[in-house]
Amino acid sequence: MPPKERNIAMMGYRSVGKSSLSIQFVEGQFVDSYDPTIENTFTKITRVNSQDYNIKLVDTAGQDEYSIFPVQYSMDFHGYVLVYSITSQKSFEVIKIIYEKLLDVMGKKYVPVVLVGNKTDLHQERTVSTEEGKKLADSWRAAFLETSAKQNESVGDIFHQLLMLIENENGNPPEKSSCIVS
Ligand SMILES: Nc1nc2c(ncn2[C@@H]2O[C@H](COP(=O)(O)OP(=O)(O)OP(=O)(O)O)[C@@H](O)[C@H]2O)c(=O)[nH]1
Repeated sequence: MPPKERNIAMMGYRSVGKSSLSIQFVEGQFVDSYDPTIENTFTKITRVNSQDYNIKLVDTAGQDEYSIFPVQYSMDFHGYVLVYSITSQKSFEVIKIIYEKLLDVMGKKYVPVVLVGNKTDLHQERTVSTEEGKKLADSWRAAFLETSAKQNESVGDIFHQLLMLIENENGNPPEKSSCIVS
């Protein structure tokens, strides 16, 4: 089967780890320095259930509650990774606003989304509970994961789950067996 092209955008408040998750997924490394992103595009080929996907991953600039949703991210994207930090209640509030704006701009009631609570390695600084994250994702019919870009925990799963949600949206429920992400 020919590879499928999938365009994915990473969105969320500043400093939640969007770039770190992208770099961990694409390059398999964690960079500890903080360099605010304007916009970065990564590409990666990944295989899930014997299907190759050419992923174009767009790492967007951090947004806050006042940002106007950048309209360029509402077109030609198949799915979204919405990231907050489990150490920042503010980032959790902002992700709700970003999600509302996303649906509004797209004029849709449903968009394939994985909600990600990042920085689980900083568990002593946690201010957003797993239950809160899960509840929010359920209300969106989104997938939910807690991750650590630093420890490479559940990072590949983000993209695996999003690719499956996109397949479902396209009317192709995937086979449950042989789930391999590389
Ligand atoms: N401990 C820990 N630190 C992390 C993790 N992910 C990111 N960081 C750190 O958090 C800071 C911000 O990470 P970035 O990946 O640049 O965050 P971003 O969301 O892309 O930030 P903007 O470009 O401002 O939107 C950096 O210092 C990272 O090293 C994580 O899982 N654990």
